[in-house]
Amino acid sequence: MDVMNVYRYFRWWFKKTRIEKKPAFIDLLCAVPLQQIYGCPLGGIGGGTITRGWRGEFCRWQLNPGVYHYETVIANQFTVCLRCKGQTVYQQVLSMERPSTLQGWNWGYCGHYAFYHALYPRAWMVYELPGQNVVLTCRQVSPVIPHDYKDSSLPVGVFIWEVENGRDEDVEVSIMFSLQNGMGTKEDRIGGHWNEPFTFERDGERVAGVLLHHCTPVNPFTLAISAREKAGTEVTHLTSFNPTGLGREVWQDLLQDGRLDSPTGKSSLTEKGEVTAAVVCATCRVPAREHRTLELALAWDMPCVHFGSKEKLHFRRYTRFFGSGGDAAPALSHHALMHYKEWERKIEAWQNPVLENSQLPSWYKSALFNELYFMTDGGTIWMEVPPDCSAKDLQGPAGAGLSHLFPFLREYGRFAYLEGQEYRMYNTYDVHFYASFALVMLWPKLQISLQYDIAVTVVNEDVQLRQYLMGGQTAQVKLKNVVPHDIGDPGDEPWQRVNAYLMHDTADWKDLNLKFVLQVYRDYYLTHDSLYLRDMWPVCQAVMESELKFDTDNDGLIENGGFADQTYDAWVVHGASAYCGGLWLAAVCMMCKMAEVLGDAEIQQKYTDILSKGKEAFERMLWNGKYYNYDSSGSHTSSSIMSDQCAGQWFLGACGMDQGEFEVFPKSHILSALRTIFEKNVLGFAGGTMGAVNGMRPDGVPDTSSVQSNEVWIGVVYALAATMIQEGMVEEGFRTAEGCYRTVWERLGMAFQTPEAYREKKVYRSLAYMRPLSIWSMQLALERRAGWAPPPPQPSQVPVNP
Ligand SMILES: C[C@H](CCC(=O)O)[C@H]1CC[C@H]2[C@@H]3[C@H](O)C[C@@H]4C[C@H](O[C@@H]5O[C@H](CO)[C@@H](O)[C@H](O)[C@H]5O)CC[C@]4(C)[C@H]3CC[C@]12C
Repeated sequence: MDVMNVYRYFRWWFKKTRIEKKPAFIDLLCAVPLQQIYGCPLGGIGGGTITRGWRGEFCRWQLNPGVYHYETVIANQFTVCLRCKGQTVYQQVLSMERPSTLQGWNWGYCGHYAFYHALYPRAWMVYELPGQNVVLTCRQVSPVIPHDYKDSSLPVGVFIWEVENGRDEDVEVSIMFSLQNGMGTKEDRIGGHWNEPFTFERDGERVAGVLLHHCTPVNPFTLAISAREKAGTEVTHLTSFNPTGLGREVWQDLLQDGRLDSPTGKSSLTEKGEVTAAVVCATCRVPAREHRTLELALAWDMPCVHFGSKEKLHFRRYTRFFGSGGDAAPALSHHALMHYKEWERKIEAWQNPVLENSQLPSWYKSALFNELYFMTDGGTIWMEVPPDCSAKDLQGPAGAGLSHLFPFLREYGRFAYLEGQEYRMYNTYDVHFYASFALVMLWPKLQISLQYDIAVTVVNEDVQLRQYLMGGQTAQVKLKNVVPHDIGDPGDEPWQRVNAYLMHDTADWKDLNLKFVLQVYRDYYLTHDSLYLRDMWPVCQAVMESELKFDTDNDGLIENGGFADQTYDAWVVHGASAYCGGLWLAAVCMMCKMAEVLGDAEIQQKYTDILSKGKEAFERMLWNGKYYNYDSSGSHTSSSIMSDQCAGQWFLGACGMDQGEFEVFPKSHILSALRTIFEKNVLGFAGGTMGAVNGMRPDGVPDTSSVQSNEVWIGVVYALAATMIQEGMVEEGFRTAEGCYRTVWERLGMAFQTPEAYREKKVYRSLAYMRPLSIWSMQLALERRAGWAPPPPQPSQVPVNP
């Protein structure tokens, strides 16, 4: 370990956090403590998220874009009241907690009588009310619907309470939903917050509830709790109560008649130091041996947001449908309560083919859908292009010349998600490469929008100089014609200032440019969007030109630079390498294919020549008869077996470009490499129960030459499993991926916070990380095997070069 690197990081950290008093994009001194409590988050894409725990608590908040608060707000509860023959017989907070506040409430529900299931974007909580012969099931639904670009953006969640009355007498059931005004941060006490009751009626359907206006100087918002009024369901409320007191007034009010007082009028503004909360209650009669449903919702409206720099005001995607005036919470609540059935129908139509496939193991079904939580809970933002923004503004000072950028972004908005909740950089591109399968398969327009944003940054530059923390050299923030590492830090001004990552100068990274080219063709292959392909073509050529500089010996194969110059940013590579060399050849092959599709004969010839030279060099320098060596440096770890050595083949296979004229790597070599990885990195590591270690020595000992060679990266393992499935090693693929799922979701208790990495013992790194979304590439591989994947585009679909 180079002490200067460590020193530079700490010096930078001190200046940033202690002098400038800003958050560090990666805070190595304040890692988020592991809490094994999380369940399915609430909310659609890009409007903020509120995560509930599997015990029902409201415990992870991301309303300010990209900024997380890990705070269980104790006042946020569901409470049940049962009444028979005009008497309250049971009233209980549905929580196992016994907090020091709200002690006038009946806490301490026995967990033995509660069950939790999650299949993102839905979750079920079952409460068998002890001694009552009544079962409550709360189904939580968020609008996360593939190929939907409207409702999927809404900041809402719905709670559908199914009440089963097993008694021989009627029972009156009330579900009370209490919520604090705020996120449980110190801002809840700044004063000036207030609540008011509301009703909202449209098309003869009415919802009623309370609005909680949270009036912070930056990014103010309104929360809304509500329930649907319908025949036989009464909705009552309390506008405000003190969640830090005993809470007796709320408890007694409900206890009396199973309803709340429903005062009219607004609450007063909170004083400094004071916190306020509100309650809504839905009540219905459930006849003996029958069941009824109560429908409640939570919405939050933070339409316009500033990032940390406060330079620009951004409008969330949903403002396009619900306005940006800050008064949308009633309409959002109504929309959610009126549309959740339709959302569920769509969610079922999407999920059922997987769930009903008896050949797929249960763990895979859970992994596939539940890992998708990161699509919303990855600090995700989905913004409108501002109305006053011109086509020219969007292309950046250099003028990207992307003809469809403006109409596309206008139509679909701009999307970004963090590398991880602890690694606060948007759209970290070397990692998104893996996760992008989820985006392109489920919301392809968002993947294309993201790619347009990257393309703009490629042609633009940031000439400011800065010192990089690893290595210490000073260089420009962003060079022209290279893909950036990320599109910025939520603590600064994303899109405007890219490359928040200042560990290495990523202009010298070998994988970023290639990952752009690979995604462009993969996206075109899956979406058939020829306008996109045409727009991206010059950008692909530009980044490949930059990349060609890394072929220093002109053998058709790029060389790594002797530092950690790719996604494994602490694992040094010298000379030709299996990972970057493989990505390079795959990208060159895709350049040939794109040139063919676009009728660009000259470029096609250029890359065909490079490919034939490069293939030969790759085999000669790296193939050792069983697998591709880590690199060609001849160092003592050159012969390490890298689990990700077939990453190029992974992408080629996903695009149907792995055979015939497109065979880049000999089939027999790929199969042999995958078998070796399975034998050594999977079965030879932790008894085959933890996925694949990144680097294994041929003698069966993990490569400890770097911190990252000795780690398992969950997202890489899912990608490896997909590659195995593509190559017909289906059982091995599932066995490989299963190790990661069981380790993370079952053994380590890291549900809904899958980390980037873990080691065999004790160590994990970067909770709630982007890369594991790559599990969707397993699904693509399976769909292709089953013949469900979309057919490849026909060349005639693309207009030939004029
Ligand atoms: C300062 C230490 C010693 C350096 C030396 O030996 O000279 C560094 C050794 C290990 C580093 C940390 C480790 O690499 C993990 C983190 C990586 C992170 O960067 C992101 O991580 C992804 C890989 O997991 C990568 O694909 C993505 O592009 C990156 O944004 C940066 C922080 C690390 C904690 C890193 C910090 C420096 C070391 C401690």
